[in-house]
Amino acid sequence: MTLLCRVSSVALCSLTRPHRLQKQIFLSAKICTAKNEFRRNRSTEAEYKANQWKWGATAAGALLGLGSILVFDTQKRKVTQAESKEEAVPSNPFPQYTREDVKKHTNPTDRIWVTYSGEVFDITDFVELHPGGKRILLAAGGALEPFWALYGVHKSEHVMEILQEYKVGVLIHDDTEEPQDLSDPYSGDPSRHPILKINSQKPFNAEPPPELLTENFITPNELFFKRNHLPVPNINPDEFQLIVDRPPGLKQGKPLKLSLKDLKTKYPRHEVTVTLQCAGNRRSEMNAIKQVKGLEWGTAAISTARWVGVRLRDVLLDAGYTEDVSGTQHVQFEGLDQDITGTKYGASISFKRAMSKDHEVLLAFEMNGEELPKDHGYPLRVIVPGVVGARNVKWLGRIIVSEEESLSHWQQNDYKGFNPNVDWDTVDFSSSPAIQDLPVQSAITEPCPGQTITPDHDGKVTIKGYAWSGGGREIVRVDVSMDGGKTWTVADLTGEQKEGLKWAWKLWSLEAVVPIEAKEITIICKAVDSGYNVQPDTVAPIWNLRGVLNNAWHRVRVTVGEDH
Ligand code: HEM
Repeated sequence: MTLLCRVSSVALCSLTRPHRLQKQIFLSAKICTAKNEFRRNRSTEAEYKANQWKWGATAAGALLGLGSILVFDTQKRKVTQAESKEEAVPSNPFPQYTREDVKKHTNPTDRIWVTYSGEVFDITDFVELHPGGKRILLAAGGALEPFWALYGVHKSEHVMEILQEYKVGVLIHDDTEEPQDLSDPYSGDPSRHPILKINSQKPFNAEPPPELLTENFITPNELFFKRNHLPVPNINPDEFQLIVDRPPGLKQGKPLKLSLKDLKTKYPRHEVTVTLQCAGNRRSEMNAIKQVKGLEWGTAAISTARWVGVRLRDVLLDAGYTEDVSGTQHVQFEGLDQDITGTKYGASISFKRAMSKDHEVLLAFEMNGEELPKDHGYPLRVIVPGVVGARNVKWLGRIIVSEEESLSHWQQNDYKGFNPNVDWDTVDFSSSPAIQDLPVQSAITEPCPGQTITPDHDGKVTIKGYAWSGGGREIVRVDVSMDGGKTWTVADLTGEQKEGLKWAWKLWSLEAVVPIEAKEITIICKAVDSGYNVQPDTVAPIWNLRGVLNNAWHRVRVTVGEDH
């Protein structure tokens, strides 16, 4: 009966959008047919016979639906969506689940569950019917939202109607209300999407599948790489205060204290689209040369978002600092995340950068149109465009202007580059500057290493990737080689048009010719930025003991399908 209802309701909805009618009936019929096919394969002969009447009813329902459209259409009778929704309201409330409960359902044996807008759906029986194919399984055990942000085709009523058929529960309002294990400082960490590849659970560090990065210029929040150094702090937004130290002698040394409301109302709002990259992005390629210390990042410790907040310079001016940037001063950021000894995360940038209008350093409270997610610094973080992720301090609690850089371990000892021959016995951390601007970078996201590629009838395949450079330098070219670096073709770039310095990546793609009769090929990409900086061709000469700053040419070895 549910199928019958769906066919009818899809048909009824089509009344308001006659141009979609054909498509919806086709899809509905396709889904019904495929669903029956699917059931037939799984059921016994007896079940099949017992179910036959249902499929008959479905077919009748489809005809009925079509009939009603024609009748209704000629009579111009208005059927509101509200009416059809009313019929679907369940009499019993649905059971409640946590996100962790949902995560347990990722395969047909345990059933495949997903969430959307606070509701839980068992989509096991829909997987085979999905017009977009097996890709639907990327969402298994997690939220649909980030994928539907990438594939806009789902923003339609008929998709919602299909989804509602599979509803099995609702999400418990806020997972953080669950009791926390006081012996585990990470027990208050938020729930994360199961699609992320976890490089460490505590602290949480994870990256999305690289191929999802190039599906959209903006990375959905759930898929944005997560780089935490400590447990995620639980901050009450009503009690939150940003402490900004004042210049010596001003207001008896009393700091400027700003609530979230102050920050949102006292200063002009500013929006900036920024790509953030972890210094350890592509570290695993350094490990292949010689073991380094650090998390095994692949190529996806990089993502892009639209950040909204206020300019750091406006806050510093309000605290009493002036435009005079001639001294060698630094602006230190202290996070509210801390270890068991009470040591807080910290980092710093130059005062000159902080005060520069062109550099657009932001105190951000929104990410891609939503308030900052917990993993990304809720309620306030720093965004330093063009600069290594580590200086973009999350859960910002305090700002200090000082003669010296932040004394934190992450400024003084971590995130520094060294000569390839420096090892843990000889390293002198004070001999290298802290990384700020990152070098030019690019990577291939499609195809994946080891994949078998199948060229089309022109002998071509689509190659995709990203390219970005630090310091506001724009990517001006990406070269792709299909023969291990002997010949190169320029890829097509897409990005955002913006005046001034460039903070966001360019996505690139190329319909590339696969060398004739090749069985295995190495695809390579390399980018050029507006300073004509290029990437080094191999990893070995830039290897360093912490495995940071790997921007060598990116190579992907693939097998060519037999038909070629
Ligand atoms: C239960 C969840 C889902 C439902 C009910 C659903 C439903 C649909 C429907 C009805 C269409 C056809 C839309 C049209 O042409 O008007 C579609 C297309 C598509 N879906 Fe989904 N979808 C779901 C989840 C996903 C997920 C998680 C992904 C990706 C990770 C995805 C990727 C796609 C793609 C790429 C297409 C376009 C296929 C094409 O045009 O060739 N879908 N989906």
